[in-house]
Amino acid sequence: MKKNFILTTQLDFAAAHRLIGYEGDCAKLHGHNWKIEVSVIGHTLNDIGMVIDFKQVKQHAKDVVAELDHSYLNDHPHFQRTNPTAENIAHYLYNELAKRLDQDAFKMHQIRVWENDRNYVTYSETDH
Ligand SMILES: Nc1nc2c(c(=O)[nH]1)N=C([C@H](O)[C@H](O)COP(=O)(O)OP(=O)(O)OP(=O)(O)O)CN2
Ligand SMILES: [Zn+2]
Repeated sequence: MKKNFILTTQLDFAAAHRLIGYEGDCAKLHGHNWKIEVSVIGHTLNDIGMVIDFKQVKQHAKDVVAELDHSYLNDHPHFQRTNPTAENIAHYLYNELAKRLDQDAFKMHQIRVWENDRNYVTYSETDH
């Protein structure tokens, strides 16, 4: 039986955006306190019983999110060609974190991006 250990850490950032092509108020400049949940999966534990130190996951997430924090997302190079929806932000953050985190022993599993207390997007990838 394969063991799945899924570790999740949370962090926040503040950023403004406007949704291009949206019919409604979200086409206007507005901001959110975004909440991010980063989940990493591993199948084995190291000699001290961890998949990876939560602190390492958090540090990678902070490094990636630092580029977006207190910014206008539409000005970011990635979001000049991609609408900064919660879906596209989740996809972008997943890819950036996978580049930094994926190793033999663990890899990115899922990201969740909350726009507010009510609305969130969950993004993950499968190869089947
Ligand atoms: N699928 C998506 N739908 C919407 C997105 C998105 O990224 N993906 N984004 C928005 C806007 O960014 C908007 O800011 C959403 O916030 P808000 O209007 O506060 O959303 P609520 O529906 O929770 O607000 P109510 O006050 O309950 O209307 C819109 N849609
Ligand atoms: Zn918004």
